[in-house]
Amino acid sequence: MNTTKQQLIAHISETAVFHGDFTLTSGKKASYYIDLRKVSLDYRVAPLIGQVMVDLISEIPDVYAVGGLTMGADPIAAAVLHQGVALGKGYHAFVVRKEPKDHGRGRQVEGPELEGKRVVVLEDTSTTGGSPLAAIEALKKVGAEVVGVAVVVDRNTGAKEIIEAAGYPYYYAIGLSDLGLPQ
Ligand SMILES: O=P(O)(O)OC[C@H]1O[C@H](OP(=O)(O)OP(=O)(O)O)[C@H](O)[C@@H]1O
Ligand SMILES: O=C(O)c1cc(=O)[nH]c(=O)[nH]1
Repeated sequence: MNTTKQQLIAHISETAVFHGDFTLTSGKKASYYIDLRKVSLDYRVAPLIGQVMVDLISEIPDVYAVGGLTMGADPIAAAVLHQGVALGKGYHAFVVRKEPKDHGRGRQVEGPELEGKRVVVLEDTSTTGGSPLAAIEALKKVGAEVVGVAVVVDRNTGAKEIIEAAGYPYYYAIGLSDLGLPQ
């Protein structure tokens, strides 16, 4: 494992893992919660996230843009946008709203025009995969070609299987064992 990823794992373990009783997006209960926003919005850690995620998706050919369902995915997309440039990759970013905007241009997918473009859906933490699937539905409506889903931390609770069953490659950078959490 490279040093950047080791540093990122250390930051997540130290500041983003909370133990207790939590209700998740899916309504499921959990004994720990990984609050990736604690690190994705930290100026010391965001560049590490960008580097690790650029590394994760760098083998996918001809990716035009990256992004996901607001808001967890937003700082991840921004990190990939900026570190991508630093690493010689030109990824645009987009944001998928949970609902289409009810004024202005009424868009659900904000950013560049994505019709016919190859895009990667990003996620900070994935449990059921429902959030990336919602992003994929919105992206299909604007004619984007989703070529993969890439997640910073996978909770090993079925997201991979659901995304792959829907026909999309699933990539993740960090798993539960990396964080010393029970599988
Ligand atoms: O795999 P899933 O079952 O979809 O769960 C994971 C999602 O939950 C969190 O977002 P949340 O729904 O709390 O919304 P937020 O990003 O607006 O805070 C997280 O950022 C993921 O998007
Ligand atoms: O499933 C979720 O809602 C969820 C789990 C988790 O660990 N972190 C998070 O931000 N969301």
